[in-house]
Amino acid sequence: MTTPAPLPPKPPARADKVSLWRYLRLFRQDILSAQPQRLYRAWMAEFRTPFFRSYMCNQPDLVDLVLKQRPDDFPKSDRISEGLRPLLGNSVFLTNGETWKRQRRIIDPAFEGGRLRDTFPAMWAAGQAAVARLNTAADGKPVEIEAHSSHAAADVIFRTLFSIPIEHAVAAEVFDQFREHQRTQPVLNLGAFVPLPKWVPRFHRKKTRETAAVIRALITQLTQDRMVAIRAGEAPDDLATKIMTTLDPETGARFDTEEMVDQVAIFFLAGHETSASALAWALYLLALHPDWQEKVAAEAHVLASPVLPEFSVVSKLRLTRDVFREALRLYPPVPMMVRENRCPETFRKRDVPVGSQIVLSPWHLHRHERLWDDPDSFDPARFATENGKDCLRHAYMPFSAGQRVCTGAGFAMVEGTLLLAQLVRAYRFDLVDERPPVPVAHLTVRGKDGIWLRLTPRD
Ligand code: HEM
Repeated sequence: MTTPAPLPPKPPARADKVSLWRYLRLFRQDILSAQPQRLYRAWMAEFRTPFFRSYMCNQPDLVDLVLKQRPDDFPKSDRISEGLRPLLGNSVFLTNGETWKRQRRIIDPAFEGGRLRDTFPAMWAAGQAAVARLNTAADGKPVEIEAHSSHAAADVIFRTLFSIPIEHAVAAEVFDQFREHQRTQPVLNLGAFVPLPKWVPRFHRKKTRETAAVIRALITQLTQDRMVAIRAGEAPDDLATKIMTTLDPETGARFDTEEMVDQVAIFFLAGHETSASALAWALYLLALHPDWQEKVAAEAHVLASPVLPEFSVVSKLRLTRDVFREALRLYPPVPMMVRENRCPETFRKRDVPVGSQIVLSPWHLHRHERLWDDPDSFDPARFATENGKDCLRHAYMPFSAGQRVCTGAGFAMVEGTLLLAQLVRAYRFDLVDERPPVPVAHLTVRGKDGIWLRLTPRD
């Protein structure tokens, strides 16, 4: 008899009924384990408090309504900016309405399919650098892999955006300061999920504002230098140059330095934490399923050429892509998103008053027991089944959906697939049995005490 494959770790659920204060306390620790088990089966859940009402929507057509059919009626809540504004200013992640639309018109062309091909050499170089960095750690002793995936993802962002590696003095300083910033801000989106009245003390800290100022000063330096290079006709053809030279097709205006700094900050924050989390979980899942790891290693032989491969090589990494997709399903880096309704709504025969919190949860949707076959198990082959294909269309949104879909979705899929293949081609990844990861969500879904693996060279 064969033993069933182990299920990947899932956070414990809280008791069904708890007081508001207990909920807030649990929420501060981790938004995943603060939720009850029933949300994995519910189509909608209402949460009433004296201060606000929130509605988690898991029913695919409700999610569709909010994100795709009438997104302008469900803007991002201003409360999201509670903790983010000092760092992100007026970035595309926080804005709404006409400002947001103008920003997307300038940013989106830089991430279109054709441009992805241009960023490929920089991604490849970042992957090779990650393989080289891990060499000293590949001695069979436990390694905390999130720290490495974070380093690699930050390297990808700096190389593709500004054509500089993470070793560059300013890039390295931004990376360090970001880590410090996140340490001072334990629950980034608390304000967005739990809109407390004004008299409740906020969790803002002086240190958060200070690190945000340092990061913005560093990014301003990079942006100003680039502006000078663009004027001199000496700028490299990377994402920063593309974005800074794109005119809004409707107004003819460009980003000024300050608005560009806001966008660079969000590219770094949204593009590095998320990709790092997904890559670390994908490596963990492959350690848990050595059969899949061997398949990925075999597929990665297409990367064997000593010279830089063509961009088209990514399309040959289909199985690796499905592994990465499955990692994004089980551990969506952005586990929940919040919107606010502008108009009175009726959801599932219940009145939803104006200004309620509409919570969309990739975490619950991706593990929904009434939608997915065997939702908690790791099975990249599911995407070839009828259920998998159907759920990909209606119950899978690691990058959100609709007009506010992640700008970097295509970029992140290429990056994740490529780096996963490069790493697994070079090393074997094994579990550290004594240190199984416990998923928790702060800014992104991470291992509570990191994600520990043992690495050994394959050759
Ligand atoms: C695996 C990697 C990634 C995941 C899972 C991810 C996920 C998401 C999600 C769920 C959102 C929507 C958030 C919301 O509406 O509240 C988002 C927005 C965004 N992401 Fe990503 N992201 C990833 C990588 C990237 C990368 C690499 C970049 C850029 C280089 C990026 C840039 C952005 C930006 C600018 C937004 C704001 C879009 C808007 O509001 O119009 N992301 N991302």
